[in-house]
Amino acid sequence: MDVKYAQAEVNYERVQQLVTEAAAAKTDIIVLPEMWNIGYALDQLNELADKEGNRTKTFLAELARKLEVNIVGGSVATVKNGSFYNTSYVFDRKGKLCSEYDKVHLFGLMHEDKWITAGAKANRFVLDGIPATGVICYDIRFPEWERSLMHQGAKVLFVSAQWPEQRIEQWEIMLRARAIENQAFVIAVNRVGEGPEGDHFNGHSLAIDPLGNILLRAPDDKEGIFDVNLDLDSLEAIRGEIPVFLDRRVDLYD
Ligand SMILES: NC(=O)CCC(=O)C(=O)O
Repeated sequence: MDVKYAQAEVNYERVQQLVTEAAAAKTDIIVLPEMWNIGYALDQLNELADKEGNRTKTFLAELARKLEVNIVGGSVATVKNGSFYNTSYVFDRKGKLCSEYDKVHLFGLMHEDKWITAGAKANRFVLDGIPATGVICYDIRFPEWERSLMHQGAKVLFVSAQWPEQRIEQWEIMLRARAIENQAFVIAVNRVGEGPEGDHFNGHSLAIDPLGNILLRAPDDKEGIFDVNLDLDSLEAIRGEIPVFLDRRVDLYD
């Protein structure tokens, strides 16, 4: 998605179109990018942040229920009890809220730490019987966080991002590493378009299998819907062959 800076109305409208189109193709799970409601319009959070996340929750719940599709709702700028957050909501096909996650690691280079309050809670959910977890952008630089979210059996790691082109090689390398080390599918959705300080976002969304193979690499700089099928049955064999979760030495490290 090309997130339009500080233009909430345009962005909600665009998400409605994209989700409706994706759901028409009998998709099981739709994943959105980071901060899709206003982009990084951090100095306008007072006016633009979604109050208690109410608009987004109502909007995504209604779409999920009406279209009977699971939605990993990327993230939006919210204001909750007077503090700003970068918040992700996940809804199942019935429109039930399955998780609410506030980004835990704030990205100083994009001034997030000056405006946003860091979350302090895990993000685990189950969609169509599949245990999964989700993180937001900069969170992927902290493999210990993904490990702690995943070691209870999650099969899919969802990542939503506004990751600039200049570090896109690191994006791909780290996501492949997170897939291999956690023996899990990684579905990572990055926005396209321009940010406030000359940042260029080139998309490059990825679907990666538990061996680190790229199942899908979205073409750069192209807004759109990119779909992939996951063979979740392959996961047990991979985890059985090299049982990294069982072989962990938690007596030596956290
Ligand atoms: N929105 C973000 O968290 C960006 C993270 C990023 O660009 C990085 O290099 O890390």
